[in-house]
Amino acid sequence: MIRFDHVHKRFPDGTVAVEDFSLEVPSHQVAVLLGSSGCGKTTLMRMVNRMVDPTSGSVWIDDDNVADLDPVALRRRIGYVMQSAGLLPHRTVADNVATVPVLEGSPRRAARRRALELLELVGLDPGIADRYPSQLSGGQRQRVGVARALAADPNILLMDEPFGAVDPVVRRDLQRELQRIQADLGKTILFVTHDVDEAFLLGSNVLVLRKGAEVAQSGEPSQIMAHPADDFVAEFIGGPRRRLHTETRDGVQAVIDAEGRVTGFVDQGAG
Ligand SMILES: Nc1ncnc2c1ncn2[C@@H]1O[C@H](COP(=O)(O)OP(=O)(O)OP(=O)(O)O)[C@@H](O)[C@H]1O
Repeated sequence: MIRFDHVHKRFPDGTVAVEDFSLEVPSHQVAVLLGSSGCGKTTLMRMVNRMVDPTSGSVWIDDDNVADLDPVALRRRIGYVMQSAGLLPHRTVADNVATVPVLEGSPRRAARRRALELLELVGLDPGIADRYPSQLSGGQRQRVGVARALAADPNILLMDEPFGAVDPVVRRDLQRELQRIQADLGKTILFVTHDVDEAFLLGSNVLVLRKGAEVAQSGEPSQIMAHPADDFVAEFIGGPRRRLHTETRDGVQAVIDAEGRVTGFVDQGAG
């Protein structure tokens, strides 16, 4: 469980990135922070692993206030996937994936074996293990980024626009892969995106944010689509333009666009 309790963040230059934000992400669920650039999504996410400390308020992981935890140890137990994948360029794929387990004292041979398993889990051919990041496609790099985030078997995954830099087709593949992995592993995931379809596809709980991380609306995707709280939300999710709605198809709730195409499925929650 991740809990934000009335967090506020003012940076030293006076910028207030987060006014007053509270949220509980239950274990094994995916919460998505959805909002346009600069609304404070990344700042919120970084409070969880103490890359940013709130000016006031607190962030909790289960019964621990993260302010009481050592930041380095905390970061090792939380998976973090960034938009750029953030791989070390002079290390092979396998070494990138195995970084944290090796730092944690795992013998190299075991760490490599685990890295190969993780490459398979994220849909990569383990044959690329000895390549360098520059020898991969953007989509492959993002998959390696996900594998690396999973390497220490964290309960929590922070994903900051992880699929933002790849083309739409690869992005769909990566989203599906994440859904499959999540169905298997049931991590507690905080996911940041400005892509409405991605948010509705992946989130059990979606928070539409305005500037200052003010929550314009939160809830299940189907609720937000069916009943946008106000004009801001309606415009942001493009409801009127795309006329997104939900329908039950083959027993699952699907997101349908104006042309009747299925653009995604409403996550039923991993339980
Ligand atoms: N270190 C910092 N010092 C000063 N202001 C900052 C700092 N980091 C972020 N900000 C400001 O805080 C606000 C929120 O930034 P944040 O990166 O959290 O937004 P975001 O919603 O993640 O945006 P994006 O999608 O563009 O990454 C912005 O106005 C940003 O300029």
